[in-house]
Amino acid sequence: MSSNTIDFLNTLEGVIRERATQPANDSYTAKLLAAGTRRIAQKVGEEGVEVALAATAGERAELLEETADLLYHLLVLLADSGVRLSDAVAILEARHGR
Ligand SMILES: N=c1c2ncn([C@@H]3O[C@H](COP(=O)(O)OP(=O)(O)OP(=O)(O)O)[C@@H](O)[C@H]3O)c2ncn1[C@@H]1O[C@H](COP(=O)(O)O)[C@@H](O)[C@H]1O
Repeated sequence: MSSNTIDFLNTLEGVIRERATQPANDSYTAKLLAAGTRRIAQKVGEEGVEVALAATAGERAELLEETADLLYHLLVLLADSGVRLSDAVAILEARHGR
């Protein structure tokens, strides 16, 4: 993963966390956060299934779109749960170093 990729995920995480504290009326993210953990978790599950289906069907463009949706919704779920992406990445780093 390039540092640009990590930087952008950090930026997106920051925007999502902002929507939790300063909700804007026209914001999908703010509406989803307001809907609560069950709804957000459901979206993550749906997007995960869509990623799996697109990969199985060999639909590359669809796989990329669904992966983007999954990453976004996962970041919303982490923000809702008060968990930082960097903490999950730290687990991957520790595994990598084993
Ligand atoms: N990256 C995203 C992003 N990816 C996907 N989505 C939304 O996620 C939804 C995808 O879910 P579905 O395909 O199931 O479509 P849907 O039927 O509209 O969704 P539901 O009604 O079922 O929740 C769409 O409405 C997309 O607009 C996103 N919404 C926001 N962002 C980013 O989040 C940040 C905050 O944006 P606001 O949400 O506008 O505040 C910005 O950086 C945005 O670019």
